Amino acid sequence: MTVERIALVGFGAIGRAVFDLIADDNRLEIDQIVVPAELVQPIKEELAQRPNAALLTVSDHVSYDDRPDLIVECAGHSAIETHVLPGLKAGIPCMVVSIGALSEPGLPEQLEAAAQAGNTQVHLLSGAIGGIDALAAARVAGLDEVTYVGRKPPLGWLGTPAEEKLDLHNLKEKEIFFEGSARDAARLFPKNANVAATLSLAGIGLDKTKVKLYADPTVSENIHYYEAQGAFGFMGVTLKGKPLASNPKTSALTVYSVVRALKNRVQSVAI
Ligand SMILES: NC(=O)C1=CN([C@@H]2O[C@H](COP(=O)(O)OP(=O)(O)OC[C@H]3O[C@@H](n4cnc5c(N)ncnc54)[C@H](O)[C@@H]3O)[C@@H](O)[C@H]2O)C=CC1
Ligand SMILES: O=C([O-])CC(=O)C(=O)O
Repeated sequence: MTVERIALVGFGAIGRAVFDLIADDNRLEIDQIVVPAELVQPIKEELAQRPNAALLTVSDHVSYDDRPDLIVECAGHSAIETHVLPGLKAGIPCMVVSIGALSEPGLPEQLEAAAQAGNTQVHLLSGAIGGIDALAAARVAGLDEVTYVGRKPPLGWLGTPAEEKLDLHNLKEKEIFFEGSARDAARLFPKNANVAATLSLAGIGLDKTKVKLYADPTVSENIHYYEAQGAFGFMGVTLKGKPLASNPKTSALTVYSVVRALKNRVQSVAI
């Protein structure tokens, strides 16, 4: 049996849900949880209550003495620089969920260079969106156009510049607050830029991917729609993702995409 020893970076909405969902799979062993220094003690205390967490280390850095087989990032931009780049250079494969961070100029190239230096691979997870396999395959033959429309309940946009354009607490109908390139969407809405950045990386890049963002009081899901056209034909994908109760900005599918990727590393059949 293949056992993967995992360092999980980030223990927020996604990290906790992944931890719980793989707890009973003895092929997937989370040995290390990496969190910001100020959270080390509270998370140690929280985990001390759990029966399956006795051998786990909680720290603000990945331990290479107790070398993991895999680093899984579900934390944010800073974690890519602090934990993923060094992990890759040390030859440890990494999975990344904070794809929006890759809209920072130079970061995708740094990840590629670090993976090359360590002779390993960084796996950018599909997260809240689907059809990335088809989009990336379609790119092989050439894509002419990719357009993404993101629609969330108004409160899913709290804490973003949408607040300056719309009265999010009293919205009566669907309102658009952004139209532009995926690059500008990622700059203005960094915490909601994961889907736009994923589509751009799989498709025709941040500058050519067109984005529209809406707040919609009539919906309860995070609704992602995109269409792509090219030599392969046409595709249109709608994904209505239920948000996580612990973070309404995050669709639950993101958690399942991490679990799927982890299980694919240890199952005899990967799908
Ligand atoms: N690819 C996709 O489709 C999606 C990606 N995401 C991204 O996934 C990431 C996690 O999302 P959530 O769990 O919902 O957020 P969250 O805010 O609930 O949890 C993030 C956790 O990471 C921790 N953290 C931050 N910086 C860290 C560092 N340098 N080292 C270790 N831990 C650190 C924070 O303390 C926090 O507990 C975010 O970057 C988010 O933008 C979220 C939704 C969809
Ligand atoms: O639906 C989600 O989980 C996240 C999202 O919109 C994004 O970051 O693009």
